[in-house]
Amino acid sequence: MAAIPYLLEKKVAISAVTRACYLTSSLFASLQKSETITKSDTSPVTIADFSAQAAVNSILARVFPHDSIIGEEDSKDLQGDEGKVLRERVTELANEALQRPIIPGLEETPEWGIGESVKRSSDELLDAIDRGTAQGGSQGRTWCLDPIDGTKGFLRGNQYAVCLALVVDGTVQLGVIGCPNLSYTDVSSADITPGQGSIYVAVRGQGAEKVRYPFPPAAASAPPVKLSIPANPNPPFRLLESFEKAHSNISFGTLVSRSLGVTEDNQSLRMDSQAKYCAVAAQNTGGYVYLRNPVPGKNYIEKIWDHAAGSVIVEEAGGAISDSYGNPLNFGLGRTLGENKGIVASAKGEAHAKVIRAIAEAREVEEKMKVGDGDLRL
Ligand SMILES: Nc1ncnc2c1ncn2[C@@H]1O[C@H](COP(=O)(O)O)[C@@H](OP(=O)(O)O)[C@H]1O
Ligand SMILES: [Mg+2]
Ligand SMILES: [Mg+2]
Ligand SMILES: [Mg+2]
Repeated sequence: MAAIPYLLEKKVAISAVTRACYLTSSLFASLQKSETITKSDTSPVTIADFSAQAAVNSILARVFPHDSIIGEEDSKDLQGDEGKVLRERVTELANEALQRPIIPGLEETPEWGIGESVKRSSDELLDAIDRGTAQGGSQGRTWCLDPIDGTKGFLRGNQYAVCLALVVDGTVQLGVIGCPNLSYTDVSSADITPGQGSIYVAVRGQGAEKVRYPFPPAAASAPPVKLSIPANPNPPFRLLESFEKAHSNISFGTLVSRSLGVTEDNQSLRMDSQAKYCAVAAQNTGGYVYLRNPVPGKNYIEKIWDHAAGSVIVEEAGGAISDSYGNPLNFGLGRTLGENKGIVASAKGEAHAKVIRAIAEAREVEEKMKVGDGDLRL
């Protein structure tokens, strides 16, 4: 019998993401102010982000030593005397995540560098974090990690996600997203449901599925649920946008919503992180659309770790993803989606085409409505 493609990669990715989810979700309540720092681009990073990247990269480096890794974080802020306090905390937390006993139902093995007897030094863990500095490109195998996507959501106690993908020769082949706060049964709200999260998994050509997080005792006997976005030629559209106003353009989203005929009771769902991709994949209406930064002139260049895992999960659930002009996303350019402008993830076919047309219409309306400094009269 032919081997199932990416089976080992899938198991290892689920294990690594699950361990990072246990780390981040249990740390949240005790996180101190001094354990969050501000990066040079003014965005926050916490000891949870560093520890999760250290733990995930340690596992990947052990099982797939020849693969490269693109990870969001680096160890700069953990080096030297200044970084000593945070470094020691990160060492403790990453070791705890790696040392967690074998999780029933996940087919883990101690050969992956996990289990009670593992103990890594600070130097080893900082090296593991810095394995994430690969430049990527259109050739070879590159893991792509966002140890906490939606760090601002994590700090608010809202949605966040641990996101891991495998990109092979520029194509995303595997994606795993852990959403400790996203309801397993209902993705129509960003409200958190403590203790009832979800993990989403997709392998290209093999479909997308979700499992409960944390794993119930009977996990081994509870099969994953396959995801399939309903085909609906005329769905009740609803946009999913960033919770953070600085990460999206709410007034442009309003124009797109109007063009799609969105009604009062179907207003945008504002949610942090790649949990939005999971909601698109798990929706039951066919009308959920993740819309991100489609506005010309806004110069933010998307990072591949913010979209790689989510893209394959949506596609394998039967959806479509493109930039805001309908062009395919290019994950083979390096650490960014430098050629693409904005992102649309939705049901495929006519629904996706309608959104791309609505964005084009919204651009025309915006041009006509522009006043002074670019504000819109809505
Ligand atoms: N000005 C900006 N515009 C768009 N995205 C931004 C941004 N500043 C930061 N981001 C990205 O938005 C991600 C969060 O997405 P969302 O807004 O959907 O929750 C952040 O991921 P991290 O939290 O991993 O840093 C970061 O990469
Ligand atoms: Mg960040
Ligand atoms: Mg991110
Ligand atoms: Mg992040």
